[in-house]
Amino acid sequence: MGRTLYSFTAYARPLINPNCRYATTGCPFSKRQRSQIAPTAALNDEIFANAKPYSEVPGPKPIPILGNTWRMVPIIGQFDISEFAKVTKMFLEQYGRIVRLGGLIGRPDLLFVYDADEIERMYRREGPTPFRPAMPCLVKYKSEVRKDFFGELPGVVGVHGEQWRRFRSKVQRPILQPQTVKKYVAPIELVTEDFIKYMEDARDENGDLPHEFDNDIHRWSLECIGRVALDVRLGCLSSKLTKDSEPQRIIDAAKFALRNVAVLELKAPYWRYFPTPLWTKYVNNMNFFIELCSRYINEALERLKTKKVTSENDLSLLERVLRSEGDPKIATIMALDLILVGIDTISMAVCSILYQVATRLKEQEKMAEEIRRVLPDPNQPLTYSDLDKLHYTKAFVREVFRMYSTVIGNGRTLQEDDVICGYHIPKGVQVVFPTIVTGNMEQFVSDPDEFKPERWLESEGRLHSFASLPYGFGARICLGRRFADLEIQVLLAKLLRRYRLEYHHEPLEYAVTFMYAPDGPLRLRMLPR
Ligand code: HEM
Repeated sequence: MGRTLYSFTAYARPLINPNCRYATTGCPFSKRQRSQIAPTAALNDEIFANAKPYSEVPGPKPIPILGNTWRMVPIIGQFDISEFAKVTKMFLEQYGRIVRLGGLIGRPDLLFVYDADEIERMYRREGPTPFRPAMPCLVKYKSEVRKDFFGELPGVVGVHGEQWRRFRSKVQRPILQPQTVKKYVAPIELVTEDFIKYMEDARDENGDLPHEFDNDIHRWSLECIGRVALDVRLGCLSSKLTKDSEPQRIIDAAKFALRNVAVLELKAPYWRYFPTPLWTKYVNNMNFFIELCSRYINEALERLKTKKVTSENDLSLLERVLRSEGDPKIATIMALDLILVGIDTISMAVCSILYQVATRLKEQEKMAEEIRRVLPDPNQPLTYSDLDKLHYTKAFVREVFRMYSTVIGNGRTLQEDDVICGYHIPKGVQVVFPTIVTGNMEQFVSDPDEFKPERWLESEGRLHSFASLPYGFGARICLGRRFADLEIQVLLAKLLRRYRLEYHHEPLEYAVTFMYAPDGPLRLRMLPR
């Protein structure tokens, strides 16, 4: 559902920085972030005075009247959105490490930056309220259509400035604290066991999973997010759902958002001017999610009134927010935001990871061996410390994110003038950090075409920390990243402990449907070990 969260989402000088390796030995998810503390370069008048003008930034030239927008229009345009990964790479090859896509009707210029040092500098210099351009549909829904509900604290997704900062500061601590996440190992394990049971039952006699298995991954992620954000089991993994049952309606609503948000935002943006039928359906769909979250949060509030609490440790994430804020609206909007971006991202990431697992058998065996070592008894319940020991498995995931960045890029709207790659860039420009390209550039990563999980565990070779940042960076970094890591690790640990995954069909191409993932049926074979 969060597919548009990230908006859109060559070289004159050598970019290899011998000191730009921040990689870790051990968990590539946690330690690497910790090492990222460095002084920021201040921009002074001299730097501005010596900068080249914005008009000289290379890039595709807009045609009079049509601007550059036509290039993005499906069919007549030169750039197909599903080919976005190739287009961003082509920009780099054709124009160099900074590329301006200007003349886009009705929206600010996009500036693609393919220089990890510059990306690092920009992230580190961003102020207390970074602006990530995103989700125009959601912005309109929150700030106009349902302003009555969202009011002055509309959440974090599609919200900026002081409103964003105030809301984020209310929920950030409980969501990102490792001690909160630890409490969800057992609940996510239960959900995942049900999912694996569901997969076992869905296999045919050869062990092949159904063609639409990627839809089933969405059901699992819905079930996970329901457990985290709403304190309930939604029931989405049941195999006998009737058309009108609530879990089926939730699945349908998630699917609707998944398929139509991209259409609304890219192919049919007329809703900006009048309410089209698709827009009306989008609004009703969003209303359904608000109603769902409000109902479960009220139930949680009722339960909390009679719950015996001796320490904060007895409380779930939702209960902590309910207790500390005393306003169920905050908890409802938090849940809504987590649901809005916590289904699509993780589902597409898992599709990509499982496809790589099934097609890289050597690495799969290494993971299976590691998991067997940490979990000698397959029935033994998982602990946080077990997961912490799965170094190679985590490095595998990290390498999938580097090579096939699920979120194609991140971005920031400049809130003040800046000098980037030697050009004076005016405030208001939308800077795009195309992770999908920078994570695969020789300048920043040694042997980038080699799939090598070990690179995250060793200290040799180049690996620039800002070339591949799957969860973004800084004050606006992904709020659900610890849960995303947990869900992925639990799924791999449970699945590979007992099963071997294979893939026996034509290789799948990766394509961008906002997220970057294998395009086509994920026909995996699941065989007992
Ligand atoms: C593998 C899966 C995921 C990936 C790759 C991912 C990636 C990202 C990225 C790149 C951002 C932008 C960060 C920035 O601007 O610096 C983001 C933001 C966000 N993510 Fe995730 N994410 C994932 C899963 C999740 C999940 C499971 C949840 C919810 C439980 C979630 C909740 C959020 C929220 C609420 C934001 C907005 C934060 C803000 O603007 O303050 N994400 N994510």
